[in-house]
Amino acid sequence: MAEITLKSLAHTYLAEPMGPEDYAIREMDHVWQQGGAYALLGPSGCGKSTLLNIISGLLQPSSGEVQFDGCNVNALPPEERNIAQVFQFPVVYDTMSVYDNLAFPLRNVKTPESRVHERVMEVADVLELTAQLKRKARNLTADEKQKVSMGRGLVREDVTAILFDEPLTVIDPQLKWKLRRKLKEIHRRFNITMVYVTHDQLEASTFADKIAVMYQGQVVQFGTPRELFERPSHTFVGYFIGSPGMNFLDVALRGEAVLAGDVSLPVSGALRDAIAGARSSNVKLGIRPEFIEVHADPVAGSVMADVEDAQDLGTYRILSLRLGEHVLKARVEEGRVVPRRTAHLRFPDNRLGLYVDDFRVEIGHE
Ligand SMILES: Nc1ncnc2c1ncn2[C@@H]1O[C@H](COP(=O)(O)OP(=O)(O)OP(=O)(O)O)[C@@H](O)[C@H]1O
Repeated sequence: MAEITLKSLAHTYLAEPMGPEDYAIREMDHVWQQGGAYALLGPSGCGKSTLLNIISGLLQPSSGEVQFDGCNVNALPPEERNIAQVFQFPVVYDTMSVYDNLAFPLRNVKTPESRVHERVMEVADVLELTAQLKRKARNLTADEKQKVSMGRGLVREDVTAILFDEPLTVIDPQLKWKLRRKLKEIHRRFNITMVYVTHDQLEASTFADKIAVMYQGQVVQFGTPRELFERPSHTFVGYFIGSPGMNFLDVALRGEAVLAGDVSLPVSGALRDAIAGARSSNVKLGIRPEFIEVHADPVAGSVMADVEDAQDLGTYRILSLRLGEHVLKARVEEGRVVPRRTAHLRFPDNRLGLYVDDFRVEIGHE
């Protein structure tokens, strides 16, 4: 069993850090619960591998603690942490057979050969490697090798968590889908905590029950794929999740009016009050392209925009709409009228998010 707790954890690669921007991991608290299927999602350089290496013990954090089931494991070397790590590139012994590769971690800790056999056969069965057991690892395809890498982690009976660092990078696109499903199956069968690192939102949401979105060394949101989509708690999450990402309008209050540039937006009193209470000039309204209502004629509470472009994507279109100084994206499903030049947009209150200094402020209008 392993619940992994990160307590006031921070890491810098610099000897003399000057400020938060010098930290690959900015101080964070986080819990991965026992048995969860998690993804760690974020762009290149946000700190994903650093975090994984700290959990597995390959790297010592500059400050803070890694705890397994409440016990501080900072002083434990990787081999004593009961954690397996699967990297981008398969780690296999080319000259050994698949069987011996899978058996290696067990033989290493002097497991009786009868038990080794049982475990290797069980894991080979799950990974669909039974037919390859006698082959030399060097003759395998990239995806088969990666399956052997995963198998070497899974075969160990003491493993309570597996960390995957972009494990499908070298896999053909057609096979990625299959391997991801396999990982889910393994997760269900073995009751192991799994943390899957990726920069691909689709990969994250098909694997994980909960996703931690990382940005500039911080976890800016930890939630289900649906929560990340419907209520991004940071502008980065809004922008990074979804295709296209969330629209953001810089807004300011002038008298009673909420202005986006020189366009007055018809918003609820609750939202206007929340904007008035913001203690920053960095105030944005966010709305997903899916939630903007696009009408050909004016409706109550609509604003006028120019249609700049309409991209046909088969079952829907993505419109580019100019609203003063902003260009918004809106998704219009097949069969709905697509205005040619001028559109009338409505932003449903419960779909508008308020962001002050990039963090979402709850308004309570639902
Ligand atoms: N060994 C190192 N020495 C110095 N700086 C490093 C080292 N490893 C990573 N960094 C820096 O730390 C930050 C986080 O890097 P990290 O590799 O953890 O990010 P990542 O999200 O895993 O990116 P990628 O997806 O590209 O691997 C980056 O600014 C990176 O340049």
